[in-house]
Amino acid sequence: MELILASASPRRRELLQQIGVPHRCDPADIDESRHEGEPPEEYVQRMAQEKAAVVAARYSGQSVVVLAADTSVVLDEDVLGKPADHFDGLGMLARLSGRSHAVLTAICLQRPDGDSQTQLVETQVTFTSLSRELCEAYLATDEPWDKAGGYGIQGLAAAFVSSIEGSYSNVVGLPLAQTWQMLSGLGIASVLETPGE
Ligand SMILES: Cc1cn([C@H]2C[C@H](O)[C@@H](COP(=O)(O)OP(=O)(O)OP(=O)(O)O)O2)c(=O)[nH]c1=O
Repeated sequence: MELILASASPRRRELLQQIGVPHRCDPADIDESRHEGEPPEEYVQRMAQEKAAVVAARYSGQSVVVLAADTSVVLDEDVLGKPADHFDGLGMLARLSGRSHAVLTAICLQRPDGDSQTQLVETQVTFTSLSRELCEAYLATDEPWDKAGGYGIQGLAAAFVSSIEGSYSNVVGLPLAQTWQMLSGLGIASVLETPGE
């Protein structure tokens, strides 16, 4: 059974490669707006499910599994997505400075015949205090723009992270232990195992 990664994120591709799971990429393009009053946990799960469903519909009748994910930074019940512009990015970094926030990633596995399963994984990340100058310097790099919360823990922003509780790969966009467990349950093999064993 072939695995389709419904993602345009280079991080998700690299993370899946890291654990030796063969896959093909077929990105989903969906409306990512949040419903009025929608709790962050429900929002990220709905996003992952919608990405998976859109791509699964392209493979009707085929023996594939579609994997989709959505990552959001959550602070005071607000969802911080990708910064829209410099001002937005500056506001996000100022809010994250000196505090802990949650990074939520939902993963969804969908078969074209309709079966699907979703899992939500949470990681707590604590930032050191960031000066205005530091935020400006970071925003002058190309790192913040395609990332939830306007930072990348795998890049320069690692310097801002004083502690993390939970899965690191979850922050980068795909919680690997949980993903691997779900894939194994469906018989999708990595280089670490052979189907049927
Ligand atoms: C917090 C954080 C997020 N991110 C990234 C992971 C996700 O790619 C992105 C959140 O946006 P998503 O909407 O989850 O994903 P995406 O638009 O990049 O890709 P696709 O929907 O096609 O799968 O932020 C990091 O790379 N590092 C970090 O430290």
